[in-house]
Amino acid sequence: MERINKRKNNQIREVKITRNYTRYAEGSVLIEMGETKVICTASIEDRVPPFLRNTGTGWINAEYSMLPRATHQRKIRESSRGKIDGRTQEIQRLIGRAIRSVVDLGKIGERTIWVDCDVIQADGGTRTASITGAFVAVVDAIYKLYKSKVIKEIPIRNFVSAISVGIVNKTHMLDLCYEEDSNAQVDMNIIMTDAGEFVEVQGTGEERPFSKEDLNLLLELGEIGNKQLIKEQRRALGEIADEILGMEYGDEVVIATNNAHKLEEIGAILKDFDYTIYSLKDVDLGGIEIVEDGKTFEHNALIKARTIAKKTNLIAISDDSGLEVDAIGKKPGVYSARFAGENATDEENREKLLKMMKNIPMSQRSARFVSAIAVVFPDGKEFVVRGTCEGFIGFEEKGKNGFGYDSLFIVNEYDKTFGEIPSSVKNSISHRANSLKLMKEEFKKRVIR
Ligand SMILES: O=c1nc[nH]c2c1ncn2[C@H]1C[C@H](O)[C@@H](COP(=O)(O)OP(=O)(O)OP(=O)(O)O)O1
Ligand SMILES: [Mg+2]
Repeated sequence: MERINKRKNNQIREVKITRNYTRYAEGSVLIEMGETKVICTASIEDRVPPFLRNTGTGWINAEYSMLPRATHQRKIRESSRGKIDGRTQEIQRLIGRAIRSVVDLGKIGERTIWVDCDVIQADGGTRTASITGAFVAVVDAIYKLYKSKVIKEIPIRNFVSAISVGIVNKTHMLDLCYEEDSNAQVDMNIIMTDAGEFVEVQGTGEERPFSKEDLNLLLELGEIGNKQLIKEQRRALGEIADEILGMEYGDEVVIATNNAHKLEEIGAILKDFDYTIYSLKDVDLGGIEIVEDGKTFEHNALIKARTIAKKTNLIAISDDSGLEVDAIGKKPGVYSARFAGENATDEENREKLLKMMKNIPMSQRSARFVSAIAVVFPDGKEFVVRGTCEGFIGFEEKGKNGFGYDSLFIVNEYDKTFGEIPSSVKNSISHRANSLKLMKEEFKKRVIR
């Protein structure tokens, strides 16, 4: 059976989050989920309930209410009736718990944040919309405290949002509108964080019991919905969201090297890396020159990646590498590319090295390749790792594979030069293979996806 407005079963309604909707509250948000519209405000009060006095800890309290004509038929105001009903009571406690679950109350001082959720139009999912909107209002209110230096850090651990799911006519569906909700056999509200964890699940088999399979399907729908809602919250909060959760970096990286051989090797080694990889040819650099004047491989790698990240606004990955030959004081080291002079060719560099090593016996020809890989993110965060590969310098060039000093470098494991072994083997044992492996491990820890 078709859903109202031809919505897919795993599709949420159009979401609109408008910040600064009213003027006086520290946080004020209008959230629209389809035809459901809720105004959520967050107000800061400089005192706490008695049970928290002199503890240094703050509190968050929520109230929820519906305007008389938010519904099809006019509903009498609770204030006119003189008391709030059980449903309202339950909903405002739910909202309070949800918001408190992601805020470090110990870090807001002895303050109460009053969350007010007022439904101006109800078409199902008003409590979940209230939570999603209230969170954004609370972020705004807390951020104001932070910006005015009243608190030292932003005490928000995670984002939180909520969505309804249910079974209607035997169909599992996401984000029920009023009509669907009133025909639902099973009805559930799912509150989750940006980390994909659950804060609360309220599920009721109103017309029939439900199975574990049903539950799993509904949880999956809830996850889909909440992921999207948190995206919308992020979008609404812009840079404030980045400051709280860290920046989202997208799925594109640029390899910051002018060396086609390196690019090829890096591409091959990173073929299991789950990002779109660009080279410097794919991005517009407008003729910049990078001066590699660092004293270490790490420093030079950072210089290259920083420049390219800044220029492209993409994640930049660079390699600075070279050869350390023990008999000549770890030369050429960071000067490997310009060993025989500023614009030296690979051939000239090899020639110079062979000459210098002419009278050095086999036992003293140990050497290693070093590769430092730097990763710089568009927001300036960065890290650098190092990989090495041990071997020794031959008395003559051997093999045509590879580039640079490959035909002179006899790798211990194979007793052959990198010029003699296939690139697939080099790419599994080389300094670059080792550094990029470390890079991938470190990279995973840094990005939110
Ligand atoms: O696997 C390798 N096999 C042979 N030689 C190698 C290797 N890895 C680095 N090398 C040599 C080539 C160059 O003489 C120097 C790198 O200098 P380095 O500045 O990092 O690279 P580069 O100027 O060629 O390109 P870019 O700076 O744009 O990445 O070490
Ligand atoms: Mg270079």
